Amino acid sequence: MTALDSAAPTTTTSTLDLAGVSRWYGNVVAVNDVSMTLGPGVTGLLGPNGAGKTTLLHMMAGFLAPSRGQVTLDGRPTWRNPDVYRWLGLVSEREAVHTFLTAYEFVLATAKLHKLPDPQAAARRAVALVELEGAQDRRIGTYSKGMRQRARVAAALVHDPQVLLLDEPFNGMDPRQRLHMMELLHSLGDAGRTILFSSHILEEVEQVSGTVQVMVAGRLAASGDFRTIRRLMTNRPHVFAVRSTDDRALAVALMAEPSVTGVELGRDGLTVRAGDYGAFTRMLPKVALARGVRVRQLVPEDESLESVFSYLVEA
Ligand SMILES: Nc1ncnc2c1ncn2[C@@H]1O[C@H](COP(=O)(O)OP(=O)(O)OP(=O)(O)O)[C@@H](O)[C@H]1O
Repeated sequence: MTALDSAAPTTTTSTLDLAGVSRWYGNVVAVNDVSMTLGPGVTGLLGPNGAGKTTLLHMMAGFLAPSRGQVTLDGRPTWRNPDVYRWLGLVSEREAVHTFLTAYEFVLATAKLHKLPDPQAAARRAVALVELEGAQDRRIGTYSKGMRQRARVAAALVHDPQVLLLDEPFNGMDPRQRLHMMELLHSLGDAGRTILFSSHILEEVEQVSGTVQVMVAGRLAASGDFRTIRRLMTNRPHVFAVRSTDDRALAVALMAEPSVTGVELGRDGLTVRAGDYGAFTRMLPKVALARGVRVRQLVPEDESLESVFSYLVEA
């Protein structure tokens, strides 16, 4: 039996289960009645800043008590259960690393904390997994942000956990580092591990995982296949601010268009609601031209991530 085998759980794959989990800080409800089940493979936890992603990850990892509900890993509660740390790794968003240590020393220290039977071998293996061997004997203080992040991932993986949770792992990474981290998460997921990473960037989640859990204002707003969620997001109504040489005439013309669901005439121009983004932007110049009106400005008003997310909550 190798050092890593002895740290491995009895099951080959792990399931993390949340049942009606809430967490509040005083009057602030950070997580509100969230239920989900996470199995092997990579899942993205998507949501705008302040949605409650970090709070949720910390409860999953057993670092924070739910105010209500329960988080279980293969049927065992994660809160107040030190055994869980053998099967789970967390890479948190803001975490100081000892910059005077080398990556190898840092990962080795974690291996020793886990009381692994052969900490040196486990540390070497984890460092290799994140491809930091070439720099493993350099102080972390000399690393780029992406390399530091990889050193932290190596430390979280040193005991070969079945579950890996990562809070905004792509923050501050350049495109090459991003790609490398994505490949690493993919390969861990393909190997049957349960991987959950949080992000507030839609495209990031799209590139890494097919399964997504969307959080908005503490609640689970949508969950499932990425394509379904993408469709929900693109089919939502769009709001445009339009200015033209004759807003009143344009308003009348637009009202007759089937893709337009509403037009408001204001002092600063028109506010137009349309169901299909592409169809509306293609149709507008044609309709204007037919009336001899020139469009001076066309600005989508609701393209912020927050508005996309709030649409999902209302859906
Ligand atoms: N220790 C705390 N005390 C009081 N309020 C907190 C605490 N931690 C988080 N909150 C609040 O709970 C809500 C959710 O925060 P959380 O950090 O979990 O969200 P997030 O989705 O991870 O956002 P971010 O990516 O910005 O960290 C926020 O309103 C936040 O201000």
